Parts: sequence; structure tokens; C-alpha cells
Amino acid sequence: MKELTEQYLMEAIEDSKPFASSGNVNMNIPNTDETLKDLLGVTIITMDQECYCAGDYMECVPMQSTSKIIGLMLALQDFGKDRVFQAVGMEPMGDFFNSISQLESYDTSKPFNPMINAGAIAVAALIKGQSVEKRFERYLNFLKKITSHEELWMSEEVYEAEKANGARNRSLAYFMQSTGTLVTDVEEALDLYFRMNAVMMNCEDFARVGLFLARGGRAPHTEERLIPPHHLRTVKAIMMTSGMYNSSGHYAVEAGIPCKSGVSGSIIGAIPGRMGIGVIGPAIDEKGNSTAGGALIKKLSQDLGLNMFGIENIEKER
Ligand SMILES: NC(=O)CC[C@H](N)C(=O)O
Repeated sequence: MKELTEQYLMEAIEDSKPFASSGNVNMNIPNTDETLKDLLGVTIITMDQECYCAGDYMECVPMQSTSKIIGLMLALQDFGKDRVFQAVGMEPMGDFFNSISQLESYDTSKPFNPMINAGAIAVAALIKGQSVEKRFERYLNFLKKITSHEELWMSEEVYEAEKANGARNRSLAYFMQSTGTLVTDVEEALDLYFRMNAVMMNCEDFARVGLFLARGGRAPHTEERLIPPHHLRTVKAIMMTSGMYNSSGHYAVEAGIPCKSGVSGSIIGAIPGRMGIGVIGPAIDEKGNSTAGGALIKKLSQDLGLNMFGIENIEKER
């Protein structure tokens, strides 16, 4: 096993970078071009708040689907597990994250899980607040507390692009309305979902979300408990089974880390009791996962003994 140092992280980045060549940058995101393909950055924050970073860790990208775990946390907070999972399933789906056909095939047409687009829209519809603005404000304030980053912001440009390219998401939402899965205002649920996708974050922000999940829901400096641990257990379990879309099984086997990816090439990893990981590598595969970022996650797991199903650390201590 290797020791976690910035030198090690730099080497891990160099080893993982070539995997970017098999991916493509998502051109639906504003200000995106091919030059982003070569970027790869990582930040790891341990339980005692030690921060290690390497590569292009200062880059900022929209949250995209990593926002789905934040939405799920808020909905669990608002309604509890039973109500949330009446609206959305908790089973992995072996199809693309924006699949329409899968929506029709599962349990009274509710989405398979909260990590796919339909599921996240159904979850966004639950989040409490008097208006979309208020609900988004709650979302952003919650994120600011988790990351202790007061300046977190939503890109209007990305938000506009999400709306402009949102035909598929609208189809999913209106289909759910037709089956009675989505009973609140459809356009409002979509609007909140689009805004959530457009919040800009860097590797440290992503790592802090991972750390929040890893250390039981406490705000970094104040130690205020923001979410009870049993809800975080649910979120991490869903991340492990569905967070990397239809590659989740692969990542469970090869990395064994609860992860969530987004089409901006971001990945959040949460290793309970140990650390949070934030990765940005904008070249993504056809399933929507960062190719170099995914390779890096697998490498970190192997080198640092992070696989939750492994016993490397216990063996080491003997
Ligand atoms: N996988 C993703 O990151 C999907 C997010 C993207 N904005 C969408 O709604 O389709």
C-alpha cells in the first residue's frame, strides 16, 4: 500500500491522465472546449481535515449529477426515508441515466433510483420551500455549510443551457406527471433541478461533500449536525449501487467506494470514517463518467486500501 502524500497524488494523476483520450467533453456545458479534455485534478480531505491536492484541482465545473446526492439529503431531511422512497425506487438501473423506456417498466412507473435524472427530478419535487427561489436558496445554503465555502455560486449561463437543452428531462418529468409519480408543479421541479445542476464547484468543494458524508453529517468547523447519520447511510448505499450510473457495479467491484459522478467530469467519493475525495476530469465516457477520473478513483482505492469491502487496513494493523 502507498502513503497518501501530494507527491503520490501527483504520480497518480500522471498515471490516470492517458485515460482521458477515450472520453469526450460534454459540449452542452457552456465555455467547454476540447482543451478541457486534458484536465485532471483531485483533492482528498481526511477526517482530521488534512487536505491533499494535485493536478488541476483549482478548476471549477458545474455540479451536474453530483447535485443528486445533495437533493436526496434534503428530501430525506424533509420527509424521511419511507416517503422519499415512495416517490423513487432504490434499485440500480442497467441503462443510461436519462433513459425513458426504463421509466415505464419499473414499479408503478416510478424511477429506479434517485441518482438518475428522472429520480432526481422526482426528489427535487419533494424539497420543501415556498417557491423555487426559496428551495434553491436552501439547497445552496446547505451546500455552503457542508463545503464551508461561502462564495459558492450558480452559473446563470449553465442554468440557461440546462433549460435550453432540457427536452429529455422535461419528457421524463411530464411522463412522471402522467403516471401520478410527480404530483407537484412539473415546471417548478424541473427549474429547481436545472439550478441544482448549475452550481459551480472545484475539487475541494467536491471533496468536502464527500467528507461530510464520510464523517456523519457535521458542518466542518462548527461541528453542527446538519443531517442524521442514518440518512447519510442511505445516501452512501445508493451512491455505491447507482452513483456511477450503469457502471456502478464495475466501480463497486474495482473501487468499492460510494461515488457520485456528473457529466462535467466531476466525481465525489466518500469513504466512511476516513476521507472525502473530489475529482475533476472533464472527458467522460458514453455512460457519463469521467474516464481519467474513474481510473484515478480505482487507482486511489487500490494504492491506499480504500475499498470498503477490503480488509487491507485491518490486516495491516495486525
Ligand atoms: N449525468 C448528468 O450529470 C446529467 C446532468 C445533466 N444536466 C442532465 O440533466 O442530463
